[in-house]
Amino acid sequence: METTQHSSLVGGSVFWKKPRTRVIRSRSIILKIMGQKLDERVEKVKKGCEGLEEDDLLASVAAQSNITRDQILDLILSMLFAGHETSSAAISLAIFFLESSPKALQQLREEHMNIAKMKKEKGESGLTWDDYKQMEFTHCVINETLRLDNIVKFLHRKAIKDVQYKGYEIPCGWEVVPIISSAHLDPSIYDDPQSYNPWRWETISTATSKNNSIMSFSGGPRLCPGAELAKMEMAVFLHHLVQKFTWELAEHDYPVSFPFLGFPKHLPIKVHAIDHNHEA
Ligand code: HEM
Repeated sequence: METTQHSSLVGGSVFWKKPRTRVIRSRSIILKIMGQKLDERVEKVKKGCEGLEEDDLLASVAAQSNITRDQILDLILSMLFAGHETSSAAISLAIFFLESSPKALQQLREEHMNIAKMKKEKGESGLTWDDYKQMEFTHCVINETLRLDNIVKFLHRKAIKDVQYKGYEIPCGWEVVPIISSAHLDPSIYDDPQSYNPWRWETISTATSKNNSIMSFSGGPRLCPGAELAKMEMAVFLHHLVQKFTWELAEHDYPVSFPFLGFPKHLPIKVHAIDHNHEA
């Protein structure tokens, strides 16, 4: 069993020195399983077996002759963990927080109804980049959702030289683990940080991830490359959800981090279609 040799908590960051062998071992086990699946798929395609499963991400990357097997596996792994769990968890959180704030939901619904109405009047269908940029309150909702909770709880960094920080010495080679919520829930940065208040973002530029007050997507050279995609996925999902449906929690549920985010009951909701024909 691996043991933490030293650790200390300073201003929302943990510093420690710990070998990462278990993580690396787990990664290679996952890559091995995915590699087998990839080989099975390539074999099936060669034999000419066709079916629904052939028309998926694995098939489309496998068909790219300009990337190696290792690159394919790395891409699929990134998409699965970095690009799927993250956005779907963020959407669940948005649903959860909005359900508890009828005022925010109402304002969000009005924003999307207006966009849909304007598009209908112009005879347009499908969302465009301009529509997305108009979703000002939606961006406030997205930021507030990711401020209050997030699937990514902490980041991993390694000191590449001895560093002095607030009277502490972080020796070269030690790992630094900034805990994101310690900044997001800091009352010296956010008024009443525990409350869900999307309107707080109306005064802060929310449209890009370059906003320094939020760390949900990390920052600097390691800023999440999927940040803008994730926000757009959330906005498009919310656009369709709030315009067409109302919902309520089917069972009491809440987000839990242990250490990654999840809902113990998987956030079951009852969804009702809005009857636009009978609206005034
Ligand atoms: C709400 C959704 C998302 C959140 C909160 C999120 C957050 C993050 C965070 C905090 C990091 C760590 C960066 C660091 O180490 O400093 C990261 C990395 C990364 N994210 Fe995201 N992410 C999201 C969605 C996505 C999506 C949709 C994709 C791709 C389709 C993606 C791809 C990646 C990749 C490839 C990395 C690794 C970047 C690197 O190694 O430098 N993420 N993300």
